[in-house]
Amino acid sequence: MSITINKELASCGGRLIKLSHESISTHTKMDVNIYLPKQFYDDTHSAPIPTLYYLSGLTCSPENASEKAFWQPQADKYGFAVVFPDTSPRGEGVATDPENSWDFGIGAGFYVNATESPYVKHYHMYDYVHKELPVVLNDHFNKASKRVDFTENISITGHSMGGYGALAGFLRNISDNKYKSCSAFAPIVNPSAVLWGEKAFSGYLGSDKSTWLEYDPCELIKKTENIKNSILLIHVGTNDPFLKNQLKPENILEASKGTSWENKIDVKLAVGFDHSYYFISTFVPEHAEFHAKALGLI
Ligand SMILES: N[C@@H](CCC(=O)N[C@@H](CS)C(=O)NCC(=O)O)C(=O)O
Repeated sequence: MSITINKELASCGGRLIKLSHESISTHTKMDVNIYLPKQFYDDTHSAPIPTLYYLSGLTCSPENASEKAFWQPQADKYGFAVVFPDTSPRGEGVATDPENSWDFGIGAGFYVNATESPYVKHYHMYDYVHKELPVVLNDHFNKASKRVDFTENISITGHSMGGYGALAGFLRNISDNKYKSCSAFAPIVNPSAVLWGEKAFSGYLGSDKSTWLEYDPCELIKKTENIKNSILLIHVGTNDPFLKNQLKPENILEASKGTSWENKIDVKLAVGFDHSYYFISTFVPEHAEFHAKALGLI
């Protein structure tokens, strides 16, 4: 599938590439932003550049985090690329929330493969993010001698709905060692048990709740062996308006009890912080260092 480069912007020491491509998972054109760090443009740097995938939250496009999370200086510091996928399919013929609310449908794909009509037609964000996109990027960017590793030495993070998407994607793929590390900012850790997740999962997956559990980090923790003794790094702000009703970080700690994840989930409550990019950007350096270690950069 061919990629169209829509814009290339100088940013910090590297470049932010805004591109789009036709997706076989969503049957739509998908927008993606990629930050290629300064090492990509340095002729003396020959090692493959690992990739961090950043999954955004409700209402976001690839733009929000590219503009406001401040990953770029961290990517330059350690030498990793950052991929910012979209949060849902968009465009003509893509079904959205019948109530036109911002927590379901366009901008709220919940990183699942929908099975229910009319969403089944386009909403295959799980396959898109974890299977199709890395290969599309690999095919496009690795024709030249400079190598960005989009498929093997990779890690994943995200915010809110995207934090849940990162945790679910990491846990579901742990036996293949797909992602070297996973972190999350204000994730919805237990989507089956909160209103955002109930609405999304019933719309995309239907009323059989056993299918919801296949994507729920609190359930996946119970049935997934922590084979590499991984740590999950999570930050949540104490002034996050969604903390008590939608995020519930305590649920993942409770779920981990008696499993190989017990004491391996590092939930840090950030006193006074909210849900915004002021919160995210404050803790991006800590998450960047965490992933850089796992990616073998430090
Ligand atoms: N639009 C919602 C808020 C949704 C929200 O906070 N979305 C988060 C992700 S869950 C976000 O990143 N929004 C975009 C932004 O802050 O740039 C509202 O008005 O209450």
